[in-house]
Amino acid sequence: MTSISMIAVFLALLTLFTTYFLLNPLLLSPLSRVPGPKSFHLTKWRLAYEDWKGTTTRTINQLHQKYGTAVRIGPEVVSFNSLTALRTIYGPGSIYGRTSFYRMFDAYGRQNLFTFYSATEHGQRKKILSHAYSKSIILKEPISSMVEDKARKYMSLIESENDHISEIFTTLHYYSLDNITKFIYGKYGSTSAMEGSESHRALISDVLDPARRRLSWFAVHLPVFTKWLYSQTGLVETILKPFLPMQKPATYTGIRKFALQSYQLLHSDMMSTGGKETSPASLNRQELSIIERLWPHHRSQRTDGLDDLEVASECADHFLAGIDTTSDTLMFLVWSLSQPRNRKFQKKLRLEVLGLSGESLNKYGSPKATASDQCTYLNAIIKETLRLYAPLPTFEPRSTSVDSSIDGYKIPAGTVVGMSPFNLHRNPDVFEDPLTFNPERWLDCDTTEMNRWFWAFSSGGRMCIGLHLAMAEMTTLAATIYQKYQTSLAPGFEDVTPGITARFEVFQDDRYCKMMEHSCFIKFEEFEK
Ligand code: HEM
Repeated sequence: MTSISMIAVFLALLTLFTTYFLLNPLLLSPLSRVPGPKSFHLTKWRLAYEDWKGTTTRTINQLHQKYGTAVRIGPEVVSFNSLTALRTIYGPGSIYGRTSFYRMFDAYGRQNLFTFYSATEHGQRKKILSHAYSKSIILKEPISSMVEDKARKYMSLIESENDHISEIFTTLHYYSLDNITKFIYGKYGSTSAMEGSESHRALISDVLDPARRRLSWFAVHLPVFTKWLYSQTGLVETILKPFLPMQKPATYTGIRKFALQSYQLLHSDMMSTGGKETSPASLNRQELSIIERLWPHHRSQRTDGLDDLEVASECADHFLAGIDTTSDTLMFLVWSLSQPRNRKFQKKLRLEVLGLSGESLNKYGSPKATASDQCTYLNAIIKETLRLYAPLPTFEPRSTSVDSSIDGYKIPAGTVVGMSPFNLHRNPDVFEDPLTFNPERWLDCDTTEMNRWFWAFSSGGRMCIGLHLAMAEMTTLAATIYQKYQTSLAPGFEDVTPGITARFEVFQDDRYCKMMEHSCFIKFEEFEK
């Protein structure tokens, strides 16, 4: 090749490189109109770096403060923070589906409600499940009694603790674990962690390892490599062992194994009874767990039905979704009320619970789930806890296969768009003094605007299906606790905020300097009778 043709090739390559990596993201892409720091516009690894440091959500929050309601946080990623964008992206009839990010929640190689992109597949699956999660079912027998029974067991657990000091991050995980397994699996997989089962208690160690965040980072940013890393066996596995982001068994392995065993128990039971056990004639439908309700949709019962692993995957995902979310929220609720400056809220809650009439109490004298649901002050406390400490506070990514427009910006097909409860819930124009825990803001005469911005359970067709179950677990336990106990921060924990894991990040109360991940020590003192 002559030197002239070499220069020509070099110039052509340089032009291509400049156009693709610089001109396109910075000037040519329709997204170049969306404000944001240039380093984020240029490469997806800039945002990946924030993920690696565990600072993404706070960084995006700062970018919104600087650039406004739309910020470009990647060459093909835009974060929004407005009600109009909320309606467009997540509202009824939205054309945006969940991105491939959610595929890491597939279980046993099968998709489920949480991981479907297409609205049709998602809608079909949701139709099967919605009724079982409706408020009218959750607040009726047998679910209402199940939740009350678990709240009573939680009280026994507290009573058995030395000096009534409990590390509530863990004990509340036992509470949510025992509730969700009974609800999803019934007789095929109910746990008894609160009663001391060591093997059931061990299930939560799956989610405690901080290395779980590193593994999420690898799974999202290097999915093929991560799959390869974890599929190796023999000598290669031994060589790779020290380099794994999280040592085996990796996150959710124990939970998914338990979930699969529960499915296998159901399957062999159904096969031995010819699949008839769930027919309405032989059983009261109200008594059925989610897995039993799914059985009539199994392939053995109808030709277009779900296969074994699809049923197992659906249940395993709900199982996972029902553990951290409820327990993390309850932990922040008790921790917030236990702070000296918030004692006044605790006192008012106690007055509300003590004011419940005799019919509102169950045979053990504790608040019924239906009565707890009606406690206005308690509901305000839960809402404020979810506002400040949403257990899923991060960006919820969506995309569509056609060109679209959001808040006046042209959004090319395939662009990832999204919003986060963390940002929505900290808007100072909507929430006065946003970082302060003040449940009474929800009791003001006009809460319409705040309610529009409240987004802990997401919205539209993909809104949390477990909302009513979570609310029943939270209202019943909080009412039961504060009917009997006053809570305070345990000695040594006065200046510490607990921290929870969500994806790659740890979330805590940012006003504190000291944080303990997955730990929260609370003293429970019985009120004088
Ligand atoms: C305080 C408790 C809870 C909160 C704050 C919460 C929040 C959320 C949020 C924000 C989403 C949407 C996430 C996204 O699109 O990225 C979601 C979806 C979901 N949640 Fe919850 N959740 C809670 C409890 C539960 C419980 C107890 C279950 C039990 C089964 C559950 C099951 C699900 C499922 C299956 C979905 C997917 C729904 C769909 O795509 O239609 N959640 N949840």
